[in-house]
Amino acid sequence: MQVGVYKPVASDCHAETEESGAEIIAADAMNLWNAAGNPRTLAEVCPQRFRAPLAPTRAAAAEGKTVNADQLHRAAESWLSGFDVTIIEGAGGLLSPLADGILNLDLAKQLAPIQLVIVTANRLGVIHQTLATCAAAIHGGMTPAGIVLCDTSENLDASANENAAEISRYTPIPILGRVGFGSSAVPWADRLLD
Ligand SMILES: Nc1ncnc2c1ncn2[C@@H]1O[C@H](COP(=O)(O)OP(=O)(O)OP(=O)(O)O)[C@@H](O)[C@H]1O
Ligand SMILES: C[C@H](N)[C@@H](CCCCCC(=O)O)NC(=O)O
Repeated sequence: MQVGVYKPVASDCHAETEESGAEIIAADAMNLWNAAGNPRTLAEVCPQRFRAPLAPTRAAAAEGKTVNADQLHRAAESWLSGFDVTIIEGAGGLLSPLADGILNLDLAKQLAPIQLVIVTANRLGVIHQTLATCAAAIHGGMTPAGIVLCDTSENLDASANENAAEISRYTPIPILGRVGFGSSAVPWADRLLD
């Protein structure tokens, strides 16, 4: 199976060397690219990159630029049509802006029919964050296909083993699985393809 990966726009990007003029890189894009076996080029995985650790719209503005909204969409279509499966990672949350007037949710809707998967950090607060994100998606006309909980620390808080069950009490959206801290593979990955 050919897997494509795309990060429409990234902020908080850095050059790997101090050399002046060195390309800035998005860590998320590098992780996606390596995980997928390096499809196309890293620049195509994330064509629009900005330095400031801000929402992409503000990070672009800090460089006197704007995020190109047409390119967000055009490049996504190219990945989606060229691969069996393409994973598109947003920036920030579902209602965070990607380009002026365009939230992650708006891009997802433009690309429909795609499957929306909500990935959340498995720690105290995740019940609200997950349910609020699901509610926002449904309100916006896109029911998520599933939820993934990520352990983002080796020191889990007391909620970590209960969050999945607790979230399931309040939404019918399935929890596809949990990713252990530092895991590079999960046995339930094929659930993402259903
Ligand atoms: N299962 C995991 N094990 C180890 N680290 C993890 C795990 N899941 C997430 N992380 C780490 O948590 C941090 C946040 O992850 P990620 O960048 O995917 O978050 P995000 O919510 O998509 O953020 P944003 O889109 O705003 O950049 C990253 O540094 C990532 O390496
Ligand atoms: C800097 C972060 N890591 C992220 C941008 C997060 C913006 C959040 C904005 C908000 O919702 O308030 N950038 C990115 O995913 O490329």
